[in-house]
Amino acid sequence: MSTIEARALWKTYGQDVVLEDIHLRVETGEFVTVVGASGCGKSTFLRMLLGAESPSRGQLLLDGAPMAAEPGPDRGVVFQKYSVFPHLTAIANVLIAEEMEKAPALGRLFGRARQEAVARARDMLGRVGLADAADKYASELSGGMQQRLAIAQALMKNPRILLLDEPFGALDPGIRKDMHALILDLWARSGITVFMVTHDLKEGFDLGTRLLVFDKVRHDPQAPEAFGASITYDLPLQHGEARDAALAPELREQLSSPNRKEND
Ligand SMILES: Nc1ncnc2c1ncn2[C@@H]1O[C@H](COP(=O)(O)OP(=O)(O)OP(=O)(O)O)[C@@H](O)[C@H]1O
Repeated sequence: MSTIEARALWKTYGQDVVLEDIHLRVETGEFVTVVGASGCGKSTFLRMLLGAESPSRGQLLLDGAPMAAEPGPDRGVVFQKYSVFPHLTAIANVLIAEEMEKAPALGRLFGRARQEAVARARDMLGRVGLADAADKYASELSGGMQQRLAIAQALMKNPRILLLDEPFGALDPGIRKDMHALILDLWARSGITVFMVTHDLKEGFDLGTRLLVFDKVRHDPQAPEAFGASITYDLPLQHGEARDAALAPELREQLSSPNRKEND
């Protein structure tokens, strides 16, 4: 079991408090969905889990030890867009992380090491339904296929934690449904811990085993940057069960109001 723990975690940019006093404990294999109004700090939280941002105060722990302060193979990430290299083929996109790690000077593996890596990459492409697209350039793939590729890329290093930042936000509803089935299948088979930011409350309820709502508890209308968001709801969910229908409207209202920026 590995446990991710946030203890009194804060993130500030200058005077701007984005997140304040986050407390959280997540066990291996949980599928944590994260919702909250635009600009409340969901992506910032994910970037801290990735190691791309460091906490301003407090601690972020993995199995009781501080999480590595830079992205590493134990964490895979998929963004809404631009996760894949458009000018590389699908298989090259999946291979690239491994090649850069194992052959940093040349960025290319040779001989048996390459054969093994290619076999694993093909297997991974098969798992995300892209077996027939291995030799296509990423730029030739549809939006849904590119996100499948991004997921394959993120999973290639067998990460313990998968971070998804609005991965399906730009996809059509029908494609999103397919992607939901895919991600649930991959998650169920791998036992990986997933954190997924979404703007879609239904998606959060449908996919998560646990739903976190980020929101500001304190507000100063004269100084909106003075207070940050924290976790205001932490809901355990059961896949396939009726959702907290009574709570949903209240959450919906919360998500559409306090932190929303003028320009959103
Ligand atoms: N590198 C940075 N420097 C300064 N401010 C930043 C930086 N990154 C994020 N912020 C600010 O932190 C706040 C939270 O941003 P973040 O992207 O985490 O919100 P979010 O909840 O993911 O928003 P959205 O739902 O719109 O994607 C915003 O006010 C943003 O301007």
